[in-house]
Amino acid sequence: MPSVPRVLSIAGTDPSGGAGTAADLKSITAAGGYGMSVVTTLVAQNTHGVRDLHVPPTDFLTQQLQTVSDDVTLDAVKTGMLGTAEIIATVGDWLDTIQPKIIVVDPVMIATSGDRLLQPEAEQAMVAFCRRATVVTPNIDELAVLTGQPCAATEDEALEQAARWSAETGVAVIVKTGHLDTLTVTNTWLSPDGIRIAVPSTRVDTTSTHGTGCSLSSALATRLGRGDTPEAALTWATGWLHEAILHGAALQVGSGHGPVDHAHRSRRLQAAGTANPWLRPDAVPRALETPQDLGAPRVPTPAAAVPPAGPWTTALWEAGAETTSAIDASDFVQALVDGSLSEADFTFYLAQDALYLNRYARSLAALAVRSSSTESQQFWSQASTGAITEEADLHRTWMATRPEAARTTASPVTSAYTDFLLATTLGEDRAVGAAAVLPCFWLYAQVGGGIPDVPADHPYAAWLDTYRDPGFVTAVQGALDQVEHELAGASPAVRAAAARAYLTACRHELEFFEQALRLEPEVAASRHQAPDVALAPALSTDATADFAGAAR
Ligand SMILES: Nc1ncnc2c1ncn2[C@@H]1O[C@H](COP(=O)(O)OP(=O)(O)OP(=O)(O)O)[C@@H](O)[C@H]1O
Ligand SMILES: Cc1ncc(CO)c(N)n1
Repeated sequence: MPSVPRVLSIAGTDPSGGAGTAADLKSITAAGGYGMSVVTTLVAQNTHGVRDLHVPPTDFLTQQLQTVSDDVTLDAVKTGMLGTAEIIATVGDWLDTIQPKIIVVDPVMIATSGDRLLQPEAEQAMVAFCRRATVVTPNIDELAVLTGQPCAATEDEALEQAARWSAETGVAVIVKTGHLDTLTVTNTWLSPDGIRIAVPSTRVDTTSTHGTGCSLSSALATRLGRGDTPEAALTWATGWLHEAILHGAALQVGSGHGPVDHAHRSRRLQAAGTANPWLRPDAVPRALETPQDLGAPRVPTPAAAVPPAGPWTTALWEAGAETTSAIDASDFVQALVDGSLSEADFTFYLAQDALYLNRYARSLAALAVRSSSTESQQFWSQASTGAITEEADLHRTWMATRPEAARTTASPVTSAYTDFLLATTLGEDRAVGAAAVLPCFWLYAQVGGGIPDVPADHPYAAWLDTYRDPGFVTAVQGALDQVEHELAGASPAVRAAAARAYLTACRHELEFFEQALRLEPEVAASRHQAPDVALAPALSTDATADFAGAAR
């Protein structure tokens, strides 16, 4: 287990839980830290704005700070709303005695709602206070106050302001473009020595942005406190916050600028880590006399991009609707289809998919070996060849320029899926094997056809085009014909086993897509380090060998 950094937030409160101390504690927890909280100001606020402020005596603030630091070693301190010049001086003096390794200062001045959280006469005190920081996280307006410049209208202007201030003060700055009207929101770490680390993320069209600044700086402080590099820390914090913003509206908290869902990532990971069986005991009866025996769909059935080939494949499509819809709704798939998926996540996915294709092609070859007609043998052998030639072409092209990412081994999710396919196609009745490989055809045509037109500048156009290609659609129809035929001729018990195999494979597909979003930070962080350092001792060259083998 990684060590848990002890992180103190010094900030104002938000009783509606989206910003201030509440956001800080939730963010520190989400980022893997132990959160502590010293309150500077009590704020009567909700998602609409601030109603009133109450500033407790400064003596009591000093007592809070000293009580914590007398007892606990602090790996990082994050400051938020300080409110008055007196509070700034008090916290400043305390920091000067404690000298924590990491100090992240969010120079809170004005809330998203437009309410003032720092007395105007305290602005210069805040500017001076920032010089103590390891890194400051101003928004565009706060950056202008900090640097004494007019508010930047573009990212370049903001970067220039920050670079000059950083060089002068020796303090790193995060330039956040959340407030600018840009399609991509970029957080850039600027070091005094001129190093820039830009971490882009896609803008979410939402009003749930209350407390985003507090959350980003707290998560950043936590990751730095745990020993992450600036790049790893900012990448983690930006990606985590993006997910929190994306799912904020679903919380239905308040009717103004709602909070982000700080816990979304941990809830998703918890759900992914469950040991619950994928299929309900009653999902498939013991025997299927007719397609109707699979039962009525439990959820609305999405329209199939490639229609079923007959009553059996229709029944399978309906039975798999829950998982097919979950794939459509998956953050990974949506980002892949709309092009906003990060290159690192796509590359991880594609490297795993290359390993997958190798074993999948062997499963298709197994079906060819076991087929009972020439036509069926031809179909499965051609499909097998297609998987390691045309389909894998895409992988070879993409991975050729990313050799360090290609040097990987199969993940647990990839292994579980390919082991299942090989075991089913080699060891079960042929109809069961055919049903098991069907989702790999059918669901890919579904995702590939996810948008009506692929824009020319779509970063993953080549991927989408592979699965929208008429040649691939013909292969999907072929697989559907095979499964329809196999099921029609199978015994009721074998049909039931085939339906279970199909539904299990659908779930493997969902897991396979989503696995990139489950990467442990250590792995995610290593993608940003020099490849020979991160990859040489720990990982084998299995995939490289596969790529070479597939190219022959
Ligand atoms: N609409 C959005 N879509 C995606 N990310 C966003 C969006 N709004 C904010 N963010 C993320 O949140 C971070 C902080 O946002 P912002 O720049 O608005 O900070 P702030 O003004 O200090 O926040 P606040 O005062 O609301 O706490 C951004 O750098 C970005 O990572
Ligand atoms: C207490 C507090 N700190 C920071 C912000 C900025 O969002 C807020 N709204 N409230």
